[in-house]
Amino acid sequence: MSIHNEALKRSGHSSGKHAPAPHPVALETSELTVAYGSFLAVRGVSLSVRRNSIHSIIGPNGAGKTTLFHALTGRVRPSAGSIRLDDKDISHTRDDDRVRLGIARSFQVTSLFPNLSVQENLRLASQGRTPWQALAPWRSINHNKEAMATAGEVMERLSLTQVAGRAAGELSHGQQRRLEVGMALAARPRVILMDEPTSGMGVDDIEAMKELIRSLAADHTVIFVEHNMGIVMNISDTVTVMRAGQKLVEGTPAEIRDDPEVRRAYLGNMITGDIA
Ligand SMILES: Nc1ncnc2c1ncn2[C@@H]1O[C@H](COP(=O)(O)OP(=O)(O)OP(=O)(O)O)[C@@H](O)[C@H]1O
Repeated sequence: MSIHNEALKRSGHSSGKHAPAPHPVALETSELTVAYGSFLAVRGVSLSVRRNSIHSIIGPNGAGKTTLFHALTGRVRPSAGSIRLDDKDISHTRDDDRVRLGIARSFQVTSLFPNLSVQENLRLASQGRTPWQALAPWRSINHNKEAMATAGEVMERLSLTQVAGRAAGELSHGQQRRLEVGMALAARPRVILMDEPTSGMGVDDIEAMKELIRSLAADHTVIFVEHNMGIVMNISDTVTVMRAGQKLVEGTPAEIRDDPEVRRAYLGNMITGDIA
């Protein structure tokens, strides 16, 4: 079965299901525009991200990928257009409220607390779901217990249980990148956003991250910005290619790889990688 079909199955679109299907689109933007002063970094981008799919955003340097990503997380405000999560308009919802509604982003390594243990990092990330809990964790023993349970589940899922007590700053690069994903998972999102999840990784760590992203799609919608075409072509259900702030093309990895416009945008030399 192709990955495309797997995503349809994961999102409840296979013919054998009887339960009412949830809204098939997890996240949607309509004519989204982001301006830095008079410069439009994102220009009228409309995206439709299917539930439980793996959707990557690629494009040459300066294409607007990071800005689009920041608009989805709430770090920058759109100047026009809209963003909908599960059919709810979140275009002007604050970033921490978006986390509460179910969107979390994978934190950068710099957001980890290097002197705190893996478990403590995850406990704090879990409590950050409601700001008052993060600020006053002593207020509720039950919430603390819940946070510890979440930290335990996340460590198990990310194969970090063995290093639960180790300071985050002492982990290998690959473990730190997994912990970043864990910080997002600890908020129990439905949609998870990742900014270059494999950057700076060696071959073995890339393979582990690839498997992790694949496994996340069983119960999450995954959106990621990535330069590594190998991973993009191998695990994505849908690829959106951006250029000069606009959506150039969107399709399956095979469609993208064979698209002449995309080859031109990349000067013909970057769209490689195995397609699953
Ligand atoms: N804070 C900012 N103020 C002004 N211009 C910005 C700002 N951030 C980004 N830009 C500009 O917006 C455009 C898109 O940048 P963005 O970082 O979103 O692209 P990108 O596709 O993520 O690039 P890269 O792959 O190099 O990270 C670029 O021309 C960039 O110089």
